[in-house]
Amino acid sequence: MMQAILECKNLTKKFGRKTALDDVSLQLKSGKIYGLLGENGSGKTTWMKLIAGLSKPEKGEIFYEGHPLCAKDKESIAYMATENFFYSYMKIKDVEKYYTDFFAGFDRAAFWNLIGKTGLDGEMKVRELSSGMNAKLRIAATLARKAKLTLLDEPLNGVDFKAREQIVEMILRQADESRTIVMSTHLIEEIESYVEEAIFIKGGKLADVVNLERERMTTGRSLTELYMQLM
Ligand SMILES: Nc1ncnc2c1ncn2[C@@H]1O[C@H](COP(=O)(O)OP(=O)(O)OP(=O)(O)O)[C@@H](O)[C@H]1O
Repeated sequence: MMQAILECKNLTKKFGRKTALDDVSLQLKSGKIYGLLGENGSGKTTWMKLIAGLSKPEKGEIFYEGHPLCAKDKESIAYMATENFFYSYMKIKDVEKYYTDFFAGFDRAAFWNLIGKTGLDGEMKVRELSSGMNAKLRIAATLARKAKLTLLDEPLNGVDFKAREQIVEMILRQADESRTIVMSTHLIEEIESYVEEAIFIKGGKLADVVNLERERMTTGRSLTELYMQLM
């Protein structure tokens, strides 16, 4: 049996009277690519932020590599937020320096290699980037952390078709048996060919976790069909 890199048990997160995440329990296996799927407001970002240690649950537990999630684990868990998180006055080369200083194990060569593939260059300023260009920068910076667990919140959002292909290529090139990737997206059809497991969240509750290869072999259902049934 493959080792779980992460397990969450009965995770519940509330914002005032709103229960954003309701008793969610699941395991992530090492080396897999997961799609985190659900309608707007279903709790995907809330779940990612809990796993990244950026917010605390009202109830439940998170285990990372078998121990309760602690501050040190942030070194090997990379979270990419859906919106720009760089200072607008920074140049791309400043982003690299900031990440190098901030994250032990940040792979500068990998960063510049990824940036090179996107058509961006070190002298460009964050404020001058389009939203798609900013997405590429966020992906390059996040993937170059070489984290064991990478959480990408809507990495394909607002990005044109060719750039989405580039981003997916970057993600797949980084994926291996020692790295687990979770990405949320609404582009269900597009991720079908490379996502291995799909986590479905509906109204803050876990609806299902499905191994897509097994699903295709046993029921013949595509990811889109599954989504339509479960959501
Ligand atoms: N800081 C907050 N304060 C109050 N409510 C919040 C906050 N963050 C999220 N929520 C609520 O929690 C629920 C889950 O939100 P979340 O952002 O996790 O959804 P999501 O699945 O990521 O949505 P989307 O696909 O639109 O990005 C929503 O009802 C949202 O309104």
